[in-house]
Amino acid sequence: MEFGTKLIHGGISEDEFTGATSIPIYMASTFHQNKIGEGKYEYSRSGNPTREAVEKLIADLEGGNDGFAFASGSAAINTVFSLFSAGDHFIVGNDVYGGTFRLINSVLKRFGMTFTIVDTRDLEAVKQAITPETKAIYLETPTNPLLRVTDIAAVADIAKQHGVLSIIDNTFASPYIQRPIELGVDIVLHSASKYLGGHSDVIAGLIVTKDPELGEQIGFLQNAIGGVLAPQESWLLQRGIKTLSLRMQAHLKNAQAVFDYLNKQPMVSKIYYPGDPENPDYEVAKKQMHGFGAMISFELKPGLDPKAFVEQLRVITLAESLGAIESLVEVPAVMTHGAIPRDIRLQNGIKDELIRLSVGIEDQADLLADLAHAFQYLGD
Ligand SMILES: Cc1ncc(COP(=O)(O)O)c(C=O)c1O
Ligand SMILES: N[C@@H](CCSC[C@H](N)C(=O)O)C(=O)O
Repeated sequence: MEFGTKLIHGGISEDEFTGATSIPIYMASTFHQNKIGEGKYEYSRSGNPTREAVEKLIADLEGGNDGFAFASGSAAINTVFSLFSAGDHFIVGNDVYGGTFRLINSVLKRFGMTFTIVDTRDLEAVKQAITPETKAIYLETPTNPLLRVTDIAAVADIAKQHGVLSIIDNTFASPYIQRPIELGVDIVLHSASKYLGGHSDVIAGLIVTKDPELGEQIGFLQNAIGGVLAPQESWLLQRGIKTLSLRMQAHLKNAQAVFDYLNKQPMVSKIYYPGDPENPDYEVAKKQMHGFGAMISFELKPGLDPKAFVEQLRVITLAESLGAIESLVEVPAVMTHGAIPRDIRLQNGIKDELIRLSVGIEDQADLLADLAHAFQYLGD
């Protein structure tokens, strides 16, 4: 089955009891057992048919065996780290979502885990950071918010050679653009609140594994910790996923047009976009991504106020989040990455003047006119 067909017919796409082509929202906390232990479901934290449908679908889309749905991307990340114990060491990419940094720094460190932060594009640095205690390499690609791209196959290879797990947050790409499991990665996760849901109406997280034993461990943790996705949200997520292909095609087209526009705009001093041929990560992006994504970050020339700029936009919505049908803009330093102490944020390249734009699927002309209007305001 091709990817676009899988979106619609993959996983469980039809209700086995009624034939309904939209999986019903099974609002049940528990299930009648004719005989003790008999029957497919027992209790909705342990398994729910609506959730199972979207779990099987994401496993299919990412080319894995097992999928797991959580109440948020953050709950999914926390569940992945719950595989490990005090004393374990991790290599983490130096440009990850601010909330992931917060989880690591303010929660997981308290449980005795240790972390080395590395620019994972530098494969030598990744190798050098491995210690006998290292259990996993964790990264985003493209990253939030600087859109850096790491060679996924190369990192998966290093992880295998050293007997550690590779874990990739695939939120910024979505499986339409890249499928890390096919490149040798052990665990893929998503904030499905973004491209997968796609409509800014659901908070959800997903994990996919290929190795059945690893899948069993995540399944155990999902039930034991209990941060599961509710039936209503599971349905919304599956409904959103069905149009991923169409949405991504529109996102990609608009993003290229916005990049071309920003590239010629004299008030912009720097653009971060994997599809920019001048970007140092361009070749790696071309190799492993089907399309360059629809996230663009940029800096304004010194003296121009990023807050004034984003507050002038009328079509593009000033809001945290990304990957939605509507274009979203934000200033990471004071919004999505505000949880990172300023010195560390600056050290990792996230300047106060950085603006992050999630290009939506509105008509291109309206997006470009909106940007032009905000630049004109700055120029006046
Ligand atoms: C790359 C990335 N991973 C994970 C998360 C966490 O996801 P959620 O908001 O669904 O908890 C976010 C944003 O919130 C994100 O941008
Ligand atoms: N205020 C929230 C931040 C949400 S950020 C959402 C998303 N990951 C993004 O990058 O836009 C918090 O403190 O968690």
